[in-house]
Amino acid sequence: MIRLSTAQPGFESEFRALLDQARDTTAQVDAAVSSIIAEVRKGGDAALLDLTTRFDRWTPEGGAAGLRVPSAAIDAARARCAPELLDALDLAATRIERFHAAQLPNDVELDDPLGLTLGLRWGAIDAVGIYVPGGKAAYPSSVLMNAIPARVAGVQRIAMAVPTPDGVLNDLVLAAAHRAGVTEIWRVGGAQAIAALAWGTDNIQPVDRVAGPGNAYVAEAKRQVFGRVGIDSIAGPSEVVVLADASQNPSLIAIDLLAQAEHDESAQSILITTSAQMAHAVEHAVTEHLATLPRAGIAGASWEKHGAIIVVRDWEEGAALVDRLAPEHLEVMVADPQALFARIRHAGAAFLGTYCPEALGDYVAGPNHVLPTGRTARFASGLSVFDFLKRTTWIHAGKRGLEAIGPAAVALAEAEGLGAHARSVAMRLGQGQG
Ligand SMILES: NC(=O)c1ccc[n+]([C@@H]2O[C@H](COP(=O)([O-])OP(=O)(O)OC[C@H]3O[C@@H](n4cnc5c(N)ncnc54)[C@H](O)[C@@H]3O)[C@@H](O)[C@H]2O)c1
Ligand SMILES: N[C@H](CO)Cc1c[nH]c[nH+]1
Ligand SMILES: [Zn+2]
Repeated sequence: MIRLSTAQPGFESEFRALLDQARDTTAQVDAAVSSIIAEVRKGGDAALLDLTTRFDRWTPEGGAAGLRVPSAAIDAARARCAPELLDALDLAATRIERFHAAQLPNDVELDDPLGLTLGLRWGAIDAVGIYVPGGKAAYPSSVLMNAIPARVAGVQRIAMAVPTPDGVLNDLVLAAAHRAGVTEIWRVGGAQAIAALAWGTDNIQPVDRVAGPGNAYVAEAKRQVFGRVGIDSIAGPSEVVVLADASQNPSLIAIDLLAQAEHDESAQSILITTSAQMAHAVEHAVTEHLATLPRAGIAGASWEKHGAIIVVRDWEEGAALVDRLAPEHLEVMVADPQALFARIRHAGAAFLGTYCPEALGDYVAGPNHVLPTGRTARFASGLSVFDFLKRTTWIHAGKRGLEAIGPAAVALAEAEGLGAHARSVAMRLGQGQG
């Protein structure tokens, strides 16, 4: 964990080092991922089986067809889930559905005074692959966050990939897939899952877009298959920045920092505070919590390697640092959170006020928890229905419209030296078709 203060000389270079911390991808991860993708492209299902044995330590009986979860297994898994858990899942799903349905955009149709009609039509992507992480923990919540926006957008085929380390399938993951409308489930993880969804194998039909969060290997694989398929954002190892003033409870801040740290040794948790006293108290509270947390090994390693506490002179400085970090999650725990949030432009998702821990958003609030990491919130957004929709624009021109704007098109086409372009308009003008 590093301790910084904007009042200290040398702050800028230490802060830049923090910004450049290579958590999402390294040359080693890049190389491992490109070799895995090449293996899957060449070897298809056989390579998937090999890689699953190597990384997830199990091999399905009956070959690659055994990677697909049969519907009977989904029904049996749901029957084993505790009713209170299914109720919690249903509450989360209903809230996520409502928030994402509210995002559905309208088509555009514009009658132009020159006699043309111009339009923009939204349509769903045919087939999407959703990645649900599962290496160090199972994520039923990520099933809902991925699949519900796809279903709300109208996607017909939702192929889910999830690793099942040591051959263990999580019942609640399957129940969530059923609730969310996933149409097929494949027990593959990591870069090999992303490669299979993008390129296809004998058993797995390729999809048009791959979405979802995962570790550094998954994030890098999405980066590498982009172009072959669409991707959502780079949603890699989790991050949080907490802004807290002196009035807050340090123990709450500490547990919120550790709530991200416990996802992955590569996660990053940063406190920015105007109070040096608060900085000390939070550091102490982190140690206290770590003594009793079940995933203290992962959380402690992440805090040690990537944690930071930064003391700022005022919130103007604090807001500027947040914009440079562009964190996945931002918690604003100050007297007037809305006012401070209004001064910040770059964050994947914001959680405002003492009573709004980030974990509410992870599970049940409604907005998506699949969010851009590694400073990509400067230009990317969290998963939404827009990731599963695409736009087609259309133009309808009649004779009057063609006559009004056609001559300008002819002039511009001639200026570009594109004779067929110019003639295709000029002939219609001359013949008066339309
Ligand atoms: N940004 C978001 O929206 C978001 C949401 C949820 C979770 N997350 C992140 O998802 C991640 C989940 O990570 P996880 O590891 O638990 O599960 P995961 O499913 O992402 O990764 C597991 C897979 O990683 C691959 N792998 C592991 N070690 C490898 C190696 N040395 N070489 C090649 N491949 C290897 C294996 O194929 C394995 O199946 C965490 O980083 C968490 O922070 C992010
Ligand atoms: N915080 C994670 C996104 O970075 C999402 C998640 C799922 N379950 C718990 N948390
Ligand atoms: Zn989380």
